[in-house]
Amino acid sequence: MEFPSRSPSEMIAILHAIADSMFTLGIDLPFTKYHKGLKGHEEMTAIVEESIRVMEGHTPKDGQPIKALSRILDAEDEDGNGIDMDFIINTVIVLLSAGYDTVSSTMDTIFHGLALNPKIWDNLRKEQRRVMERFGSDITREALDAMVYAMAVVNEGLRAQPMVPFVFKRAEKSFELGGYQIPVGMQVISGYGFTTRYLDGRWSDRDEFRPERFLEVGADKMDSFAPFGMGAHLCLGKELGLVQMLVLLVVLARDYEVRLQNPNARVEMMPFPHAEDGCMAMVHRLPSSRA
Ligand code: HEM
Repeated sequence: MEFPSRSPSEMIAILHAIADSMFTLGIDLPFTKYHKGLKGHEEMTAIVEESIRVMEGHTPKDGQPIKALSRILDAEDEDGNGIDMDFIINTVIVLLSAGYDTVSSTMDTIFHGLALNPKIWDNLRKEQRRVMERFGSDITREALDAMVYAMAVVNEGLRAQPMVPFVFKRAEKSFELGGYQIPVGMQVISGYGFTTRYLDGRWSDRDEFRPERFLEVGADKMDSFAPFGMGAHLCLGKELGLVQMLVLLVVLARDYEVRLQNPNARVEMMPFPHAEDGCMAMVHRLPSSRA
């Protein structure tokens, strides 16, 4: 199968243009982020459309894994109607956008926190040695479940800089909340990011990157910790995102160390974590792990 050829950096540039346009005023002029976001969306639509055409002409051989996209293309309701092509294209773009910047920016927060706190990296490496002694070097489900400290590091990254500060909803029925009447149809903002980062008094050291807080009783079970939202629209990619972050973190922890490239570079965390010199942290392969 020949998919449209775009390098990873070209794809990332398009996804960034789309993400950067999300919190803008919607003014469509050639120099605005909004305009660049629209162009990015057009370009992504063309790439996805072309990929779908390639997949439609492809008959999977016996035993080949069925791709998620083929399933969507073949899906029919009880009357034999397929899914509208515009809907499929937009769904693919939403999944790419929702899944890319959230995960990569949370990893930026994590690596920056680790570069500032070498002790945490040491603890991660020690845990990996214990896990490998028990399960070998393959990253299986059982091995992942045993990586309690690494999971606490991922949770701390999600807490320290929540990637989705808030989402807009509309009340489907009237209700009362904390003494306020919310009428049907009113726009409601769910501030998951704020509750995750700020709202719990037990997290008084909230500006510190301290994974240990998640090893203390039930910290990740608190309602205020909701980096993936909650309820009917809980993040669809929650499990995928968690596994991606955990696997990347522990693979690097086994053979690499993490350092700040320029300890004096200013780091801004809003709207996405970014360093003045463009580098949140550097990972270096440890001499002992080189073949
Ligand atoms: C660090 C990683 C991620 C974070 C922090 C995150 C966070 C969120 C949040 C807060 C919401 C809104 C939930 C709500 O409206 O109540 C959401 C929705 C969503 N996310 Fe994620 N997400 C992440 C990764 C992903 C990935 C990897 C994918 C897919 C590949 C994904 C796909 C979606 C989709 C499709 C929705 C809309 C769900 C719906 O409206 O029913 N997300 N995410």
